[in-house]
Amino acid sequence: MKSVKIGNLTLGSGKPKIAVSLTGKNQNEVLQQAQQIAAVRPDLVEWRLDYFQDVLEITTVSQLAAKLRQILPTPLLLTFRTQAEGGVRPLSTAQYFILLRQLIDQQLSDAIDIEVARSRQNVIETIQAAHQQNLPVILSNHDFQATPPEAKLVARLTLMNDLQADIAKVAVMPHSAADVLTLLTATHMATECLPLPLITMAMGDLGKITRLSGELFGSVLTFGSVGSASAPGQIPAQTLRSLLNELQLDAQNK
Ligand SMILES: O=C1C[C@@](O)(C(=O)O)C[C@@H](O)[C@@H]1O
Repeated sequence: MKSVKIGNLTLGSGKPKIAVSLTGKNQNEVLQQAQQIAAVRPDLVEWRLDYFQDVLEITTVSQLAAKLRQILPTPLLLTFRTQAEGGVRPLSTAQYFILLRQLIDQQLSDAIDIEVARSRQNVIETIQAAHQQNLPVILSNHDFQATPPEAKLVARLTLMNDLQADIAKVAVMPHSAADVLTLLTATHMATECLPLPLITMAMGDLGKITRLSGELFGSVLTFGSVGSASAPGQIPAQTLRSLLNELQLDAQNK
C-alpha cells in the first residue's frame, strides 16, 4: 500500500492514527475546543465546517484556520459534510463546490475532504484544483441509513481510487453484527487490491469495533472524540489511544 503524507503525518500501514473533529458553532467554541483537543495530542484534527455558523464568510474561515494551525500541533483537515451525508447545515451543490475551491485556493489546510457522491464533473475539477496545490484529497462517502453490500462498498472505494483520491473513506450504519462484518470484509478486500490508504468505519455502538481494528483489516485512521463527537459511536480519543496500543500487532517488536 502507498503511504500518504498529510502535513507531517504519514498515513499507511501499522497502528491506525487518531483524528478528532472540531464541531464548534462559533469562533469561541472552535478555539476552546482546539485547546482541549491540542492537549490530547491526536495525530490529525478535522475542522467540520458544516457546524460553523459563519462558514460562508470566507475571510472569517480563513483567519480562524490560520489561528488553528498555530494552536494545533497536528495537521488540519477541512471538511464540509453535506446534509445528505450526515452534516448539520444545508448548502446547495453549487455553494458546496465554491466553498471547497475557496478553501483549496487559499491553502487553509493540510488535506481536504470531498464527497464523491456529489456532481461528478465538479468532484473531478475540485480534485484537480487540490492536486495543483499539492493538497491531499480524502474522497469520502457516508451512508447514515444502512450498510450497502460488500461488492458495492468495494466498488465505491475503487471509484475513489480511479478518481485519483489520495485516501478513500467510507462510513456506514450497521443494523446487525452481519453488517459490521460486511464493512470489515469490504475493507479487507479493498485493502488487498487497491494501492491507496483506506479509512473505513461502521458507526453507532454496533460499529465501535471497526474504530479499533484498522491495523488488522486495513483502515489507517480512526475518529475519536474530545468532548462532543462528530458521529455516532466515536470513542473518547484518550481511551482510543490506549485500546489501539493494546491491540497493536507485533507490539513487542516495535
Ligand atoms: O468521515 C468522517 C468520519 C465520521 O463520520 C465518523 O464516523 O467518525 C466523523 C466525521 O467527522 C468524519 O468526517
